[in-house]
Amino acid sequence: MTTTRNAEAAGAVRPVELRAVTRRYAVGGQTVTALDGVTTGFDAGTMTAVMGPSGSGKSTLLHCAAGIDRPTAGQVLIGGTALDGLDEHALTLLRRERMGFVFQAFNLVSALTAAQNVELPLRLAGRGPAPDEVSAALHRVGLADRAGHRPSQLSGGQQQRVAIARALISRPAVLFADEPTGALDTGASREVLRLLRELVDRNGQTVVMVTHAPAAAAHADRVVLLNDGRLVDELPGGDGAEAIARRMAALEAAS
Ligand SMILES: Nc1ncnc2c1ncn2[C@@H]1O[C@H](COP(=O)(O)OP(=O)(O)OP(=O)(O)O)[C@@H](O)[C@H]1O
Repeated sequence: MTTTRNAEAAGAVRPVELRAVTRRYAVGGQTVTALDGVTTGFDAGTMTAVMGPSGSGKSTLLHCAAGIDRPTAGQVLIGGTALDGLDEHALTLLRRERMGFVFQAFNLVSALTAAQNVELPLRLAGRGPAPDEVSAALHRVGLADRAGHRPSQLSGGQQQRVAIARALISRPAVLFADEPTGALDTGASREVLRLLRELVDRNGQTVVMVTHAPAAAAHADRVVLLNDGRLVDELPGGDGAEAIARRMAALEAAS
């Protein structure tokens, strides 16, 4: 695993690679093609936003890239390891060790404190946290003083930051975020996006984020656009929210 991480750090192996990934679902005798031959990759130490109209395949792409869902055809590689060669147990281990997840609804355990939520992945992996590991993780997301608070005692933005600390505790190669600001107001969204950006810029974290919001996508290095399960366009996040919104509007008008 260390060799893989070193290779990734040197840029030799992309943390995530999709090769002609297709995902079809059979529903009531009909087939829905959610992803249609998507080939792309996400470079180490970059933030990518995945956008597209509703039903264009964004969540399916994220789930296939993260090994939560299996492609019907094509291949996903995480740090050079092809997921289709792994059985469920190996896939679970790889997900646990190499990937972090953040969801729109935070998904914190309500009966546990912030600190207990953050250390949960380590406990599930059968090890306790090293001294200061949890407090360092909470410090990194600006919540060192909220370790003993339960989710109900935290704002939405704070809960999402706890979720980010929890996702990072196992030092994942990739952080996947599915609408991480979808349930937050503008101010809290901005804080969470600034934090994600900081993790990329300071720690070299790789982030892949699905979002509907051009203002969120503008924090990314790269915005990839999906339509009908296909990768149809991409632009730099640096082009700004307005340019991204215009491109999205054109896509929606055409579809
Ligand atoms: N488990 C499933 N079973 C059947 N069809 C599915 C399943 N998951 C997704 N789909 C279909 O695949 C297509 C893509 O869905 P997906 O959720 O990936 O889109 P999305 O771009 O994330 O949409 P939204 O922005 O509305 O969340 C849709 O037509 C959807 O109905």
